[in-house]
Amino acid sequence: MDYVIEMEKIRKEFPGIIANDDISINLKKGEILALLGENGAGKSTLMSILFGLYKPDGGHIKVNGEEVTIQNPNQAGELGIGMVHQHFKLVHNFTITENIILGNEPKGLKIDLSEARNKIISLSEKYNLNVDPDEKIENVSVGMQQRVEILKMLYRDAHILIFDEPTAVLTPQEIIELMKIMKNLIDEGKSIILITHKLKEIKQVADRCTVIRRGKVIDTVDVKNATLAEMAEKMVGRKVSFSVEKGEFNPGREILKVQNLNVINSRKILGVKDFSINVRAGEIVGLAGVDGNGQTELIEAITGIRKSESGIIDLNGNNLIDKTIKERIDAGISHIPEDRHKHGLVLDYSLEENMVLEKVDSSRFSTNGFLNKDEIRKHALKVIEDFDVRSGRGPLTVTRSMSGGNQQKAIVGREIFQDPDLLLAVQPTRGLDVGSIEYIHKRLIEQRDSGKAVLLVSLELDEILDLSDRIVVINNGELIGEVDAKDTNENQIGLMMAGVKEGEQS
Ligand SMILES: Nc1ncnc2c1ncn2[C@@H]1O[C@H](COP(=O)(O)OP(=O)(O)OP(=O)(O)O)[C@@H](O)[C@H]1O
Repeated sequence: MDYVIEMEKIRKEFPGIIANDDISINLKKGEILALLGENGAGKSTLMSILFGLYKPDGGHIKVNGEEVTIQNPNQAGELGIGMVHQHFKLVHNFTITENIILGNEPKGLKIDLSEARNKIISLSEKYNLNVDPDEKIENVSVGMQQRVEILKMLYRDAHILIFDEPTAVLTPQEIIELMKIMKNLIDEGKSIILITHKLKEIKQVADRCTVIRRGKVIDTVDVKNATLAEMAEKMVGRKVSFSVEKGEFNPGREILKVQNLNVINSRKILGVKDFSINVRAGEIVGLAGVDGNGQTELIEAITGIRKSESGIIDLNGNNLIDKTIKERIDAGISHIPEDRHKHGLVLDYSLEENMVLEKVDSSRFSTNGFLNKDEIRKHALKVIEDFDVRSGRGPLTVTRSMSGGNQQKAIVGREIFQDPDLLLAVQPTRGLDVGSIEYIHKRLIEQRDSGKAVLLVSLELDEILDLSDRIVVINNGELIGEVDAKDTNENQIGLMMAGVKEGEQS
């Protein structure tokens, strides 16, 4: 068999956890192998070993049949292995060409920029990437930045490409494009390992799928013969429900009332324009929109992370527009942020410190300026248990070392445990496995049923349609329309997201 990669009995331990417990996987030439596993299953660790970022504690790696030791990413590169990480590693004020050649300059020689530029143009054409080599990274979309990362691998002649949850940051349109790009790469003789939680994507592009649970390989299946439900079940070890069950909603009083809000964005123009929205107790309002249409600025304005130019942000009858972030939290706002590293966690703090981040001065967690360590520990353990947050050292784990999905579950748990009146849930299930998504969805519905106001922002249309009672659509910073969730469908919302108002749809 023509294997380009064979990883045999790979073992990697971290304090308190065996991340890879004798894992064996192999990649055939010209195939897409999906790696599926719940949050913290050990997928990123395994790929970090293949890419030379971690040294395994045991096992062997063969590339094209030859046993190798991969000490660092440079060596991985020399063996033809490239990786697109979850968080891109690009310099924002450099051009695309400069970013691609960065770190690949020939030793002692001056780099020929125009030659590099030509090579980038021809690669971009060959793989249909549509990249402008002279544009600066700061001016291009997230989807385009990912293409630059792909080009970086191709420029270095990589033939084994690792994609770590590549679609988590993409819009639905960009996802369709990426799937096409992956097929092109395979047609040109590349081989791909794809880490993803999205079963539909696996079904769409992958040939085989290796399922990992708690550091061990459970099975490898031929994707064309496997159903989504079977793959999900192998992954979490139980049946998973794909549909969200929720009863009738009983909206109560108005909790959040935003009126005529204007907010300037980072490009110094109005990103939110004369925007009004309300959320009542006992309902989930879904805010739908193509990424970058003002939803980030709106949420930042409500939480106080970003200043508002004018308008009213009323919570329980009090205008919060001039209040600090902390005052807004104390007034009853919880926020599951879009960017968990920037606004969600202090990565060098322990999990327990992060679980009381916003409430550390409350009488429960401190007395006369001294921390109530027992209470903090008890609280952290409760969140960990309730939200099944998995990590090596429990409450003492440094959050930087946790898997992305487990970081996310910890934030969602912390915010729900704050018992807010208004829960702002922004991309609450980004990077989560299907089992965790099912759980978080149930908890959000529980919040609504217990009389909380929930504002859900998501790029996943399915999630908006499944969870929301009302759906509000934002386009170019403006309110395009509002519909009852039970009277609408993907098509109608899709058109509104593209800027077509309800009455203009025929
Ligand atoms: N540098 C590290 N130090 C300590 N523990 C680590 C480190 N890297 C990973 N771990 C632990 O190893 C386990 C596997 O993590 P890994 O990131 O490989 O999971 P994953 O399958 O990629 O999860 P996700 O889908 O959530 O990204 C987790 O429990 C994580 O906390």
